[in-house]
Amino acid sequence: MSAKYEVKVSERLGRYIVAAKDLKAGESILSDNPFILGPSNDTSLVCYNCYLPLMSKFVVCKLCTVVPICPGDGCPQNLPKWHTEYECDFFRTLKLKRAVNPMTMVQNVGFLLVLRAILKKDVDKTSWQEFLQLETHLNVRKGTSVWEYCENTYKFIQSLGLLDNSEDDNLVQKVCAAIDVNSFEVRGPPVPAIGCSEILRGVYLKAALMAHDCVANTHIAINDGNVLVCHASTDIKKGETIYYNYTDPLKGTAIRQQHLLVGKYFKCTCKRCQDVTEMGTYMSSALCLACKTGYISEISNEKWTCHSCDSEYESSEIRRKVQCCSDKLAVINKKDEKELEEYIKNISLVLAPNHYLLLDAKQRLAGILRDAINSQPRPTKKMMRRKIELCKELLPVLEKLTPKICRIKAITLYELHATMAQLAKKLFDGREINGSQYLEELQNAEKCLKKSLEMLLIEPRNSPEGELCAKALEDYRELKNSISGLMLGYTLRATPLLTEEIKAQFRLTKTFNVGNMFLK
Ligand SMILES: C[S@@+](CC[C@H](N)C(=O)[O-])C[C@H]1O[C@@H](n2cnc3c(N)ncnc32)[C@H](O)[C@@H]1O
Repeated sequence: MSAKYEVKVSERLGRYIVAAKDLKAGESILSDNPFILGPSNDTSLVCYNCYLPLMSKFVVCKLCTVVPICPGDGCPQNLPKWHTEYECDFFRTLKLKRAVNPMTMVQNVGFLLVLRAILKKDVDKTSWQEFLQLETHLNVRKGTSVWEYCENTYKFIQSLGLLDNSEDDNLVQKVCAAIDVNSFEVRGPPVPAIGCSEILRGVYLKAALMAHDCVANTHIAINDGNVLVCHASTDIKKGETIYYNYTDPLKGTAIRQQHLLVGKYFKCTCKRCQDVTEMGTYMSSALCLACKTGYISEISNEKWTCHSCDSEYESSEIRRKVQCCSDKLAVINKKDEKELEEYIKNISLVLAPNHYLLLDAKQRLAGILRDAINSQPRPTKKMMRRKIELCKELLPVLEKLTPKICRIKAITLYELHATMAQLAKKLFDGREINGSQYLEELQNAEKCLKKSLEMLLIEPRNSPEGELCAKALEDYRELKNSISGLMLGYTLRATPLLTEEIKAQFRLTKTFNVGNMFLK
């Protein structure tokens, strides 16, 4: 297979990758194993071997008698193991030489990633050198609070005797910075029966070279084996830069830029950041009090202007209003349907309909309604209609901000289809719609599910999204069979479609000409 990308260098981006040939939406670009993977600074105690959270109990590794690992039957077999032989040897020697107390490791789980990176310097010299070449912005970090924080990491690493005198003074600072600037968020393994998992950080040496754009042209997934796979989310022409979005596309420009400035040390100047309307979504805009129909956006540090009637407003006044809406969202009970509805009603009088705070509240509300619809024996039509409405409001925004393939869009379309089909059945069973209306509704649901599947099919099978894809394929089979049944005058199709047949259909029609999880 010829190379899909090549590495370039520019003054603005540093190293970055471009397409080495024309790439089609849905085509895989690269797959990457983690150079290092581990807990974030604020992760609670996890097993050093499999990264499952250690709720209250743990044992120490029998060989080195230092690192905390899963008690009972030990780590589940299917999970990748991270407490390697060389690490175990290192700790065993350390224990003999310095009598290290296992509690030291328990208390310093946040330093594990740095420790594991430094341990690589003697066992995987090539990757270690590649890691050291990653952008660090060390000069900008010097003297800041993050530098101070990393001094503690330095003291800890030094106390373990991992650094010899010939070592660069700033090595630990460099490692911490390379991790901060280049790591991806990785979902840790879910706790059996509970489902929750820790958020880990992983450095992927190939994927780290991707530059950022707030409207990316890639789709990234990390499977249960921690392998990162990157696909083109839109068609990419030979020579075009391959971009990944380092931030949340559903946040407004000010928040995204702040995140990039503080965490990645650059000011984003992409098309979306330069457009006050944010690709026509008005995601950071408020309602104009003068004309009552237009939206106002921040055109300079001092002024907000209405796109419709040109009325002007003081920035400080509008920023205060937006902050007030944001503060309210922070304090309401986001698991309560009524509180969310009330919040949406109130801030809709102040903010543009697609403002990111409204979208946030609507996503949460859709999540509550999904859970209620799925758990109640007789969910109401009102609930279903509201969930459909919320999904339909979210989709056009996603279409503008994340063209073609996008995980949130796939999940939203899946949720939309499920409720459309459920509502149609309820109405048909209650004789509120006739057979042909029922058929039409199911066909509309099928269109949504098909679009969702076209995106879900690139998700790795061994990931939660891959599991959703398997479920969606099964739903698609059932839906197609119901539609055929209805078309044949409610007689069952003689040979119902099988899942394999459906998969084959998707392989043939997979054109991808349509477009961290939708429901919060
Ligand atoms: C994950 S690294 C990417 C690899 C890096 N360019 C290198 O040479 O190692 C992130 C860094 O790349 C640069 N970068 C990425 N996207 C950028 C963008 N859109 N504008 C400016 N700098 C960008 C910034 O220096 C940022 O901190």
